[in-house]
Amino acid sequence: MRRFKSTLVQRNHFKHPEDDESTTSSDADSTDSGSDAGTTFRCGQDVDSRSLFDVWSASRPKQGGPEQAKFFLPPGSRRRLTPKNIALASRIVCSTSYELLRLLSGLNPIRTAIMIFLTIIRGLLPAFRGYSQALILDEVQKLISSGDFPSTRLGHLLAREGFRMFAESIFDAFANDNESKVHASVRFLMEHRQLEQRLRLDIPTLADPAIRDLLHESDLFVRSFNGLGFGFGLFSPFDLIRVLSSLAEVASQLYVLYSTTQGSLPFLTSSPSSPTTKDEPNARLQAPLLAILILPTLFSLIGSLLPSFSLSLSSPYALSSESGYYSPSHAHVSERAERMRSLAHGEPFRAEVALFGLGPWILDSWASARKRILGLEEADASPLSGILRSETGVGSLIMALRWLLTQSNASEMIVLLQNLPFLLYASSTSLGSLALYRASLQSVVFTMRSLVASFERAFQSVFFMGAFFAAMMVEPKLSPAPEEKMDYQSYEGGMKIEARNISYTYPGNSKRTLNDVSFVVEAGEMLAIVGYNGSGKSTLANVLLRIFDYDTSSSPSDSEPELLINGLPIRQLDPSEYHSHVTALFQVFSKLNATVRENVGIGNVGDGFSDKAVEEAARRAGAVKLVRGLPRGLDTRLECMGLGMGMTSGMGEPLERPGDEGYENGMASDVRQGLSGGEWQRVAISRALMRARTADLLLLDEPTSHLDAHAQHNVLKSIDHIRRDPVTGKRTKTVIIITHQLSIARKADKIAMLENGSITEFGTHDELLARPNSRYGAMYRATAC
Ligand SMILES: Nc1ncnc2c1ncn2[C@@H]1O[C@H](COP(=O)(O)OP(=O)(O)OP(=O)(O)O)[C@@H](O)[C@H]1O
Repeated sequence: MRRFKSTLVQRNHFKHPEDDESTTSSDADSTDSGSDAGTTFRCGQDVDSRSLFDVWSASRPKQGGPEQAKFFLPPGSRRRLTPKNIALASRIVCSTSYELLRLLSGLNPIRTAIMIFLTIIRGLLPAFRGYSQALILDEVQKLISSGDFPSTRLGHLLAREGFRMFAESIFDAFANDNESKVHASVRFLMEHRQLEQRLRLDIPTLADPAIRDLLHESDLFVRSFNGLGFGFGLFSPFDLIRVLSSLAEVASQLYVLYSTTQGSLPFLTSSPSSPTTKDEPNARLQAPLLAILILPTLFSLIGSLLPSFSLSLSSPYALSSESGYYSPSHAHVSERAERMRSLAHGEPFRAEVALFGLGPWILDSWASARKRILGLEEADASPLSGILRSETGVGSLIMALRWLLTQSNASEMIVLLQNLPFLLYASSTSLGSLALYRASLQSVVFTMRSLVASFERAFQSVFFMGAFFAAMMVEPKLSPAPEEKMDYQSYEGGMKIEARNISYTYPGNSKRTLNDVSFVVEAGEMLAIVGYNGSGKSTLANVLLRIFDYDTSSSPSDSEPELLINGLPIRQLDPSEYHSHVTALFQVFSKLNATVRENVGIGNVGDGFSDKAVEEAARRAGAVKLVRGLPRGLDTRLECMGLGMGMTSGMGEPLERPGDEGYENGMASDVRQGLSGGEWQRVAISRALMRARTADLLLLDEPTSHLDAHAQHNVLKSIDHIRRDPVTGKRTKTVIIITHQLSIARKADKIAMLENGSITEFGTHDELLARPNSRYGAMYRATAC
């Protein structure tokens, strides 16, 4: 499989085929006949993520409401069993099955092969079990009628049955152990792949709604491997292997059924007491009688197909009654329930939940969404009301029909009919034959019904599998194509930044947040970016840090936008290489519910969280006294909310570090400490300064907003110290500082005044003050008063 070329990704965001105006409904329909929206591929051919993505997208066309209110089938939605979707599913299977096999067998091919073999054997065992028990029953029947006790043959049969049970339990133990090992390793591999890809993808890629939906369905595929998948309606390729066992079971039981009626099974062919000689039954009866065997399965197959029709006949907003898969509105409602749940659980929201009295609102919103999902919303209404309502009447009737069909197997008449082949054809009426016949019959019926259900689940999961493989091939939008990539070039004295006509529009917004921004910062200079709230300062910082990509489309000035770092276009630099030469403090920084060492050390994990590196960073940020005052120094666990749990970063377990003193006997220490806003800011500055030695650019967004005057002075002194060579005193780093404190800005070499996303004034403090009607001057005088 080929990965999506990043050039393509940069210029063409992932688009749903229907987003493209050139894609008409007939294009979408053409997927039925083999040519996919935009791309064609054949089974077994090397496939790229674009075509796989297009096939996956085509399975979730827009629907619901009038044209403008239409929405894409939400992620996790149930795909209808239509000819178009069947064609799409078969394409996904064709293009991904080889990769899937490689993935599943990759970790331990021998164990996987053994697992497949044992699964098939497992399907054959019930037939042997039934046969062995039937022999015992026959022998008992013979003994009762003859009174010929004791029987050595019965002793042999019982001993054989005991041995069979023993062997089967050993077989089961071995097969289960092997299977759980294969499961665990594949689960690990899938989760690892998923996590690896998540971490590779950058913010612009993750902000793409199509990619978000793709990752959501990919996540469902990965979750199907967790062993609980089946219960949630998810079907993993492992469940598909179990289908092999079911097929083997059906085949072996059908053979037993046939042999029982033909009397061809050894030792069961004749009844010892009263063998009955049957006339040769009418040959024309054979076919209909055998059809009776599969009648319930046919009914159940038809029944299981009905909900998809009922959904299309009733309201498009109706929730699916099927477990696990969402109808379109189901997914929306489920998202609302999930949002309310995280509001209730999330510690960061706790203060506002309490202050604004949000408890009842959260609970009511969650309850109404959850009731819809669970189908409890009309619990108070009469059971007939749904059927009588005109818009859902047809759907309800079809649901009733479905129930009748799927329950047909329990019908006594069908059970009686199923006995006819035995009564008409069997050459023996022995108890063992009858018991074997009944057991095999039931096994065939139930296994075939479960195969039908498996087919439906497998059909849905094929789309999740397509999403997984398409998601694994998505390239981060910010990564340059290999042929365009350039190596970062160091400049003496820091980093030179040249921005020409840079604009930025947030995804989904029509208005630009940055407009035609142009400026130059020479290596070693300090630039202060100032401006009113919402003027775009933090957005500009994210563009300069290559967290966001500037707009490619022509800027308002119609000049080609360009952002050069040390003379090289930023788009041609590998983001991770570029990031290794910069360090930053974000305006909203992460507060980890972890030790001080971890909170600071993540600024440069390469330093291994060592005392020396962390203490040095804390010293530069003026946080040494703070750390020394904590109960366990660097190993004090910090508390974000003062509630003893939760963390604002969304990170789970604390970082592990061998010999971490914050842990006792593998358990997190109970000594926890809350910090004030200013103290947290010093921790965050320490984190940013962990990389200060190697970085060419220091970008600090509001670094002193929470600091007292003394701390502000120290931090600024420290920054000035860091940016100079300790021996020569020459500048070695460029500094960009975003601040509302103009007393700080005036110390910078250059000041950029940002208003409504545009730089309106640029120069030194004195130059700007000297300008007539200077906006910066007005702001400075206002704050100085
Ligand atoms: N995630 C986002 N999605 C869409 N629009 C956004 C997003 N973040 C910011 N904006 C828009 O960009 C504008 C500029 O935001 P930005 O954070 O860059 O301002 P700022 O100058 O740093 O403000 P402040 O001084 O308050 O920190 C905002 O007014 C908002 O309209």
